[in-house]
Amino acid sequence: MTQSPRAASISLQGIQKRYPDGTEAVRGLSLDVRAGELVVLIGPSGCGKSTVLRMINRLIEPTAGRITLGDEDVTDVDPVRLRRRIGYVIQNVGLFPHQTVRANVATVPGLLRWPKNQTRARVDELLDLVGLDPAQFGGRYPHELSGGQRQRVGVARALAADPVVLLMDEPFSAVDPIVRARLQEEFLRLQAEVRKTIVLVTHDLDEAVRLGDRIAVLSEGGHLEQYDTPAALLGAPATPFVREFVGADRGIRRLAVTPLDRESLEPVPGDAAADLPTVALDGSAYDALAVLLTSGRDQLVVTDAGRPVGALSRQRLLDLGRPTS
Ligand SMILES: Nc1ncnc2c1ncn2[C@@H]1O[C@H](COP(=O)(O)OP(=O)(O)OP(=O)(O)O)[C@@H](O)[C@H]1O
Repeated sequence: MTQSPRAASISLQGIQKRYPDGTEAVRGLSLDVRAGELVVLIGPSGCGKSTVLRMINRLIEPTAGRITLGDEDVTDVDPVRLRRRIGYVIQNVGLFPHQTVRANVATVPGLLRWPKNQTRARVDELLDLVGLDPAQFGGRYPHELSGGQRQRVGVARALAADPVVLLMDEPFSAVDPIVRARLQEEFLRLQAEVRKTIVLVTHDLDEAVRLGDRIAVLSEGGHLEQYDTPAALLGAPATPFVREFVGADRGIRRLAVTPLDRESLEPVPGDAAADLPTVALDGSAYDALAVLLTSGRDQLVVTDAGRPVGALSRQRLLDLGRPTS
């Protein structure tokens, strides 16, 4: 996968935010996000997630600390210009109701005075990319779309001017769980293509685990409890706060992010193999458990391109999900 040169790293260094009424929303957070990485901020309500996100595009000015995008200190950049380089997607999308889908997606290219034909081509490309046929949807108004379609338009609009960073605040929480799961899946495919640096805020641990390259768990005051990959977070919570936050079912969640690598497999049992249920090697330990539960068997065969490459017993699978601390 090639990394887009149009993605910038983000570095937060000791950022603080005290609101005028004295509320200390963020007391000193340092966090680095690599270019092209998708980082999820998660934590209880009021811990400062949205405040952190909005400090990155300077919708909120930090009281102290430094934020850099690539080599550039964001406080040195005019905030309006800065926001044109940073896509921002929020829960209820905020599409302009009296503008068509095309006009909505073209907002930032319009501000940047791109030539009309370049904008038009870019808008159609983006609508395609988010799974909306430009011919069918381009001329519609937001109220003529479903919630999931509006969300896709919001993502297309945020990506329109090829931003170096995408900030997303609860982007999928306004739609029902089924649409949400589909949007998440599509979004991962989209990210594999565009490889933007993304900071996404959510309340939903499953969403964090599914989407995040790394997850930052915050507690009150924007205190960073742990910053790790989903598997490491679920496997070894660093603090009692994180342990409680990820919950007793973290073993099950961990299975979903545990690949079936060849080293963890057992030998294929000679004669019995033909009889056993199978799961593909590119699935997760969670998929394997689902196959075992559905089939009622104690063992399954793992296949690669249809060929058996190993086996997994129920016990072995349970061991894969067992946290290490
Ligand atoms: N404009 C403001 N003035 C004063 N306090 C504020 C302001 N905006 C947010 N806060 C407070 O700052 C803290 C952090 O708020 P923030 O919205 O960043 O949290 P959050 O983690 O995003 O919450 P949620 O998950 O509920 O959206 C909260 O205590 C909130 O009440």
